[in-house]
Amino acid sequence: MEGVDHLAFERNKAQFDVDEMKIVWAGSREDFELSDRISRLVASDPVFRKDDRAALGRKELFKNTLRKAAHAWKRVIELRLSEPEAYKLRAFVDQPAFTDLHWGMFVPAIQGQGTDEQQQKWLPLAYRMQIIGCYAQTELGHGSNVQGLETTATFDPKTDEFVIHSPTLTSSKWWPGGLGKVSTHAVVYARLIIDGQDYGVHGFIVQLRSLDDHLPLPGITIGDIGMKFGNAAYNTMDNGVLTFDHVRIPRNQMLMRVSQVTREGKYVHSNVPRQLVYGTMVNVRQKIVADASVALSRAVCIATRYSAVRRQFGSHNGGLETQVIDYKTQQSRLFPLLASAYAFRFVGEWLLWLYTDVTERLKAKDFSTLPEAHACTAGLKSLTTTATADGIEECRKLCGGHGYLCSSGLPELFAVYVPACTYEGDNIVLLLQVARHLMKTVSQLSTGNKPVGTTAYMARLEQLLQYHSDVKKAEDWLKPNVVLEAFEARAARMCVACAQNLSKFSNPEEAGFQELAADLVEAAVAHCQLIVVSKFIDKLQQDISGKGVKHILEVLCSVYALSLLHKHLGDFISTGCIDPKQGSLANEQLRNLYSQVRPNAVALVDAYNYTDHYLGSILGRYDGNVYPKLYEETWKDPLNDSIVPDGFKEYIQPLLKQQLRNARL
Ligand SMILES: Cc1cc2nc3c(=O)[nH]c(=O)nc-3n(C[C@H](O)[C@H](O)[C@H](O)COP(=O)(O)OP(=O)(O)OC[C@H]3O[C@@H](n4cnc5c(N)ncnc54)[C@H](O)[C@@H]3O)c2cc1C
Repeated sequence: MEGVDHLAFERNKAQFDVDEMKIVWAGSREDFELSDRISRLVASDPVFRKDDRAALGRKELFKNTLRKAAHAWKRVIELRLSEPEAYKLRAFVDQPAFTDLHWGMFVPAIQGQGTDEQQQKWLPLAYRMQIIGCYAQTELGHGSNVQGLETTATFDPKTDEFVIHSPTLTSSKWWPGGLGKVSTHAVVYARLIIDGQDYGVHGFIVQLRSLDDHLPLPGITIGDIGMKFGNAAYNTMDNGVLTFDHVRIPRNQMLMRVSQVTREGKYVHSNVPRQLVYGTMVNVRQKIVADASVALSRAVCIATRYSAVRRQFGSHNGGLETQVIDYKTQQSRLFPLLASAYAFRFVGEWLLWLYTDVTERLKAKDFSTLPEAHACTAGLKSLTTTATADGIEECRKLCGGHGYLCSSGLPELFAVYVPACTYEGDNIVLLLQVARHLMKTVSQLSTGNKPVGTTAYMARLEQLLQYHSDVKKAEDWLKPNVVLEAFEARAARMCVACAQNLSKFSNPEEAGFQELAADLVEAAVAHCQLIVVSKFIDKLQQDISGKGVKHILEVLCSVYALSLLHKHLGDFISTGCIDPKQGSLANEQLRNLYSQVRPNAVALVDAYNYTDHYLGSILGRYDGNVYPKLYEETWKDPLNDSIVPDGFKEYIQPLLKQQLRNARL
C-alpha cells in the first residue's frame, strides 16, 4: 500500500470509522490481526507472486502450484503456524491446489466418517502430509445422483478384503481435485456388495500411488481430465480421472463409523446415527458461504475503487469528467453487490454458530434440528454462490473494457469462482432439496409439528396469510420489522401456493414435484433470501462499536433487502404482500440509500483489508494509480518481448508483398 494515494479524497469522505469496520468484517479483533499478519506474510514472499499467472502454460502453471504448495507447507512448519493460521496462509496464496481437497474434503471425510481407530491411523499421516488425499465421489456418468454411482466395492470373505472395481466407462471417477497428478490416497465412494447384495454407496480409503516412486498401484489407471474454463484460473488444479481394475484393499479401509462390515461379512449399523455425516456437510457448506462473501467482496472492491478512478463525460470547459461511480445506474448495479458481500459475511458468521450448535446437539443425541439445518445450509450455499458468480461478472461489466483484461483480476476471479455453483451440490438440485423440506414443513403444520430454526416463522402462517404491508411513506421501508414481515409473508405464501398446487396431483411427491419444480425453486429462493435478510437484521441487534459503523451497516442492510424487493417485485405484489404503490416507495427509498452509500463506498471496501497482492488487480489497487500501472504492465506481455512478432516472415510479409494480377480482387 505504498505510493501516492489517488483515492485519498474518497477516503476523506467516509462517515464511519474504517478501522472499526475492519474488525466487524473480520469477525473479531483476533481474527482481524491473524488475517492481517498472514496476508502480509504471503504478499511479501516472492514465491507467492501471482501477477505472471495469466501468461503461463498449463504445465508451468501446474508446476508453479506444486512449488507454492510446498513452500506454503515449509513456512507452516518453520513458523510453527497453528491450524487457523495455516488455513489463512493457503487462502491468501490464492491458487486452487490439491491441498484444498486434502484439507477441505479428505481430512474432514475421515474425521466425520472414520471410526476412532481409523482416525488414529490415517489422520496423523494426513496432518503431516505424509499421505495426500482427495475426495473421489463423482463419476463420468453420475454426479448429482450419488445413489446412481456404479463403482463397486465387493467384499471377499476369503481374504478379508474389498475389491474395488469400475465395471463401465461411465463409472470412471471424474472431476476429483488433486486426483489427476498428486494424490497418493482417496476416499472413494462405491457401492458396497456383500454376497451379491447391494448395500448402497459407502466411502473407502484407497491408496492410489506408490509412496516411493509415485507410480499408480497395480489395477489403477489415473490421469488429469484436461483444461477447464479460463486459462490460469482453475487449471492450477489437477482434476482427475480414475478407474479400478479389481483393486484389493483391507476390510478396515471402509469408513465404518456409521455402518460396518464384520469379518464374517455381516453388514451392521453401529449405534452412531447416520445423521452424523450431516454435521460435516454443514461445516463444508458454511465454508463455501464464507468463501462467497470473500469472492464477491474482492470483485466489489475492484469495481468500487475503479469506479471512483474512472471518469466519463460531463466535463465542462475542460474540467474533470464525472467519476462513473456518481452515475445512478452504476450505483444501482454496484451498491446492492457491496451490500450483498456484507450480508453474506454475516450469514456465514451465523452458519459458523449453527455448526457449533448442531455439533453440540449431536453430542447430546438431539437430532431434532438436523433436517432444518441441512436444508438451510444447502439453500444458503446455492443462494450465495449463484449471487456471487453473477456478481463477479456484473463487476467486470462495471469496469467497462478494462475489466476484460486479465490484469483487472476479474476474469480469473470469475473463472475460478463459477464452479462453486456446481461442486458440493448443483445449485438447482440443492434448491429442490430445500423445497422438499419446505413442503414437508407446511404439510406438517396441520399435525401440530412445530417448525424450527429458519422455518420457525411458518408457525405464524395464519397471520402471514392475512398480512398486507402498512407502508405509507418511503421511510417506512427503513424499519427492520416492516421489511422482515414482507419477506416472511412472501416466502410463506409462495410455499403455501406450491403446496396447494402439489395437492392437486394424484402423486404430489413425484409427478407433482417434477411438474412444479420451477415454482418450487422460486419458493426456496424466497425462503433463503428471507434467511439472509433476517440474519443481517439480527447482526445489527448486537453491540457494534466505532463512529458511524452501525449506521452505515443499517444502510447496507436496507440496500440489500430493498434491492431484492425491487428485483422480485412481481413476487411481492402477486402474492398480495404489498401493492404497486408500496413497491414504488421501496424504490424511492432505495435511491435515497444509494446516496448515503456513495461517500462511504471506497471506505466500505477498504474495510475488507485486502492487500494488493491478494486482490491481484491493477484496477482495484489501493492507491488508485491505475493508468500508469496498466500502461507499465502491458509491456510485460510475452507478445511484446519482440517488436516484430514471430510469424511475421512466414505469414504477414507474404501477404503484404503479394503480386495479384487482378487488382480488384
Ligand atoms: C471445478 C470442479 C471441481 C470438482 N471437484 C470434485 C471433487 O473434488 N470430488 C468429486 O467427487 N467431485 C467433484 N466435482 C464434481 C461435482 O461435485 C459435480 O459436478 C456436481 O455434483 C454436479 O453434478 P453433475 O456434474 O453430475 O451435474 P448434473 O447433475 O449432470 O447437472 C446437469 C444439469 O442437470 C440439472 N439437474 C440434475 N439433476 C436434476 C434434478 N433432479 N432436477 C432438476 N434438474 C436437475 C442440474 O441443475 C444441471 O443444470 C467437481 C466439479 C467441478 C466443476
